[in-house]
Amino acid sequence: MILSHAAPVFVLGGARSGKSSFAEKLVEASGLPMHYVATGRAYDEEMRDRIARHQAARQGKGWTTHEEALDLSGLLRRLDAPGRAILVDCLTLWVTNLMMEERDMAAEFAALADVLPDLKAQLILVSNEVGLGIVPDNRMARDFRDHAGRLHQIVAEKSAEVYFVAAGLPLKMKG
Ligand SMILES: Nc1nc2c(ncn2[C@@H]2O[C@H](COP(=O)(O)OP(=O)(O)OP(=O)(O)O)[C@@H](O)[C@H]2O)c(=O)[nH]1
Repeated sequence: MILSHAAPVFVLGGARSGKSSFAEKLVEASGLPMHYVATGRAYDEEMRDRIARHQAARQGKGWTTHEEALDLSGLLRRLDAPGRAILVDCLTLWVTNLMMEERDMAAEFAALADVLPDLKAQLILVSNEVGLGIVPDNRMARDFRDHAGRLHQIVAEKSAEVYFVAAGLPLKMKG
């Protein structure tokens, strides 16, 4: 699949589903200048290792990396330009960061929903589908799952194409 229009592409999948590499390949095949927006924070050794592996995989391919844990909408507005590809990896880590800071989730999601139709850049948003298992037994995990599910519906509605990736295989759900 070659990116052909500016409306967002949304890539959902489980942990280690191959969603990030599918999204990166989409962007790399586009031939556009590539911007990677990382929402992850290196809060422990394991995450530092994961981030280092992702950075090594992007090394030398022409990516520019931006790290933003909270103000995703603001960063997208600042980075936006026609003829540029922006990959956001991933929305669920952004949700985690917002919850940790006790932000108003509905307001943050509304701000993102507002910015998406305005963007001139080709945007690819990656997120983790966390809602398929049994109901988590703690309140915070249930809230997280519900916030992620609500955000995914908002983003899918604003996206031109939506993919679900499982076992490295992308299934087109919209577009
Ligand atoms: N801070 C920061 N985070 C990064 C960078 N590169 C990648 N990440 C984060 O690493 C996260 C992905 O890590 P993984 O857990 O290994 O990937 P995954 O999404 O579970 O695996 P797949 O489904 O196979 O893509 C992304 O959500 C990014 O936010 C970077 O340069 N800086």
